[in-house]
Amino acid sequence: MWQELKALHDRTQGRRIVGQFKEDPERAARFSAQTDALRLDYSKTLIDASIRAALIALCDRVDLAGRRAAMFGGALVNETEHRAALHTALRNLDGGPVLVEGQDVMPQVRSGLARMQDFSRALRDGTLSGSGGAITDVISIGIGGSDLGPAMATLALAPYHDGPRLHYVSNVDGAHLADTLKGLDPKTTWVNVSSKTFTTVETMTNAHSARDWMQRGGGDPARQFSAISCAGALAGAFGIPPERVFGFADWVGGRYSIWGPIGLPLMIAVGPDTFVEFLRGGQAMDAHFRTAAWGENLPVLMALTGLWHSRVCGFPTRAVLPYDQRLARLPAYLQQLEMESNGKSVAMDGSALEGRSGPIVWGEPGTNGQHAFFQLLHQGTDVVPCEFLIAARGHEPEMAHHHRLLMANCLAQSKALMLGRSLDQARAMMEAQGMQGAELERQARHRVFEGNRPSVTLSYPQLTPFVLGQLIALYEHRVFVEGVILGINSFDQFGVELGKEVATWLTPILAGDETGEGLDGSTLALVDHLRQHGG
Ligand SMILES: O=P(O)(O)OC[C@H]1O[C@](O)(CO)[C@@H](O)[C@@H]1O
Repeated sequence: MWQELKALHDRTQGRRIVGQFKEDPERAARFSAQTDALRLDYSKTLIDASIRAALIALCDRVDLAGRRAAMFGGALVNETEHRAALHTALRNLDGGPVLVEGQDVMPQVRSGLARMQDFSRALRDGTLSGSGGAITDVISIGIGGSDLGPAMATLALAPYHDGPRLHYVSNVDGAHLADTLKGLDPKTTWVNVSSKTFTTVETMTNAHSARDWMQRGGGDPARQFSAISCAGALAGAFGIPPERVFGFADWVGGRYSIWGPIGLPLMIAVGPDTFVEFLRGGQAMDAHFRTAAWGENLPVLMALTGLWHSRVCGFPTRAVLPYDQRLARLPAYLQQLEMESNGKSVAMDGSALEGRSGPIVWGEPGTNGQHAFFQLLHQGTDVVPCEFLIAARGHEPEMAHHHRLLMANCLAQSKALMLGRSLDQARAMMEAQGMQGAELERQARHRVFEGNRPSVTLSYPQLTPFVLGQLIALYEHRVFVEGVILGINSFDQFGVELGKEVATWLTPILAGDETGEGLDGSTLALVDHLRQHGG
């Protein structure tokens, strides 16, 4: 299936991205696509019309249309766990019924959303209060998919906050909770525990410690706690009554769960109406993904460009570079979405995956990254395809000049990565500075930029709730398309289990309750060292 693309790749040897713009003045338009809110430019890559056609042919080879219909239609596409993957139903605001094993799930989705709206209104208007009066702060405890989405989106939508202050605690490192609690009043703080299973050790440890803190400080955990979980009975056993437990079905995967109850902390921060705008953005992207031709379809084009770079060109990583400070947590969010979904070496049918799985995703907001790792992006020996994100305007009209600088830097980086600087140009620069001979040659070589480094750019008018919804749904569908083409089940995550099991049996050894008999030498020595220096 990849032979033709490998052959096309061989034919790109020696070709320059920048040269393609000279050959085809319409290239930027021909190699971009858009929705009503997002524009994707993938023209700064070596993808040409025949490569694109071969990539698009992959979609039909793997029956992407059939798989897409199966996912939206509630089929058990998560075959290893025998579950549907129906996060799209959570944003199906104006759509028809969605059947899972013959049952329409939409009434349940609608009543779940209505409960979230009622609850968040009550918390925001003071109907629900703490022992010390109206709630000023909400701590949401969760980890992975029960944290990254809402934490990322809460930061992204900061200009829309008009509710209590939101704080997220995820790490089992007591420092995370301790630093968050500093300065908070236990009598006016609400604690929400988000855990699909209600057994995740990090979340439960933090939840118990937060409850102790509240009790010690005169707060009332019996009225100031809520839970978001599929395991209502466990939340009840923790002491949270059913009217404050928000459940959801097992067809919502953790990393796809921001659209439903797991998004409740975001709804508390920005209000139910703004949250619905966010859902509408996701819904608009679903409609685009379902109807746009492959060559105009943003999630498909993002997936195909990604597969071209990772699977065909062999670039092992991809940098996500939001030139948008409020998307600072997007790379971390995408690390879970993409790497937990597609970081696998076994295909859906149990056979060994041929070739590379999904790439390593990393990144930081611009312009900060420029002053850190962009050196490697421009001159390192590994090529790292870059994904730039930029808004046409910020939320601070009085600082429009900041935004112009931000945009200039974003566009400058993708252009510089593509253009590079030749040895002759570097020599001329050194000569102009009065340098000569061997020293000129040596200095010039350090200033050469190979260029021809690919990037794509996503641009949008402004980071609004609707745009954010489109963006997140775009990435979800991109992961789905990549997974289908690679033959991976993007909806399970068995790779996280082994480490958890080992941690469970190391904990009593570190506490001194069990001996380390049978441990490997390295782990045993580390245990000894930590115990020797521990309290
Ligand atoms: O919501 P839970 O059950 O606490 O799980 C949290 C996270 O842990 C994981 O299972 C990975 O460790 C994720 O898939 C999930 O989002």
